Amino acid sequence: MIRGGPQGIRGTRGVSIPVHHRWKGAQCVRCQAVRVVDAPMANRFPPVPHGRRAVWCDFLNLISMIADIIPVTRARADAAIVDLDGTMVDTLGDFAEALRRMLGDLSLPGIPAAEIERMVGKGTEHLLRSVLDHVLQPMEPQRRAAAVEAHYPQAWEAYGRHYLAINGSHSRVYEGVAEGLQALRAAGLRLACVTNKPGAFAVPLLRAKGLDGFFDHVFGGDAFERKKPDPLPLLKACEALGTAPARTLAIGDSVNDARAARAAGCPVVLVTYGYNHGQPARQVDADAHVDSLQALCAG
Ligand SMILES: O=C(O)COP(=O)(O)O
Ligand SMILES: [Mg+2]
Repeated sequence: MIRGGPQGIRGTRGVSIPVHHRWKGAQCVRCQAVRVVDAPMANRFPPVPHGRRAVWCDFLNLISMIADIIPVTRARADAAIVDLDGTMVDTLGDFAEALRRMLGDLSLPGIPAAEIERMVGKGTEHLLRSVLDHVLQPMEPQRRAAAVEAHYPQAWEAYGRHYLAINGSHSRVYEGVAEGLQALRAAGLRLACVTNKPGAFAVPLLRAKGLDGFFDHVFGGDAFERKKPDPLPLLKACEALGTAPARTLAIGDSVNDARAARAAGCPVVLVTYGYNHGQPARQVDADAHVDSLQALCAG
């Protein structure tokens, strides 16, 4: 179990995820957890003889006051939406190899993996434009922007071909992922994978890594009109899962996941080990940060 707060989102069995509630009256605007402050505590107890009643009331008032300070109600999560690159699979090696081959085809210079890492997370179009912009650096900005667009169609075609050829062979599943997903499923949560990676890359990758069986739905970055950080993919995933966003936990590695989750109204947990455009994930606003998906398991 993750520690970090007295309150949390609790699955039907054994999964407890800390959430820092934002109370509006007695209800959390993020996850709809309810504070017990207004609970008619006295009604829960059998009638007591007159005379002893005052003692009971004092006692119950005290409990009620404590409950006000420490919200004790745990909301329930019905489902989780899990990001792919940087959250479940370390795919930096695949990106680097496909880009190395693509840049070779275009007779352009290479790019270090550390630079690529900063560019991952906003989908293939963004990645390719960022890489082309980087390798064409010697050009002055206006000519460079035009050169990026001129190279883009050939880059897209070559990259897609190479990525599919090497998909999964330079990547690995992060430690604790299978255990974390297993625990979420065992707790009765439905799971969807929502990634900015194209569906044609995401589906075979999940299969190759033995993760496909955990998911009821997989949505690639080309599944909807807009990608994360837009909330649309998360809202569509909630629709497919049949769950309310406030009861659907988003799990990701970057600011794109966190912003999409906030805008969709999903509670969000970020892993600390993925790709976040060169910035520590702990600096990103989220309900919790974990070092492993296994930390989502009850202890
Ligand atoms: O930009 C990508 O291709 C990676 O996307 P993801 O982190 O949403 O899986
Ligand atoms: Mg990611």
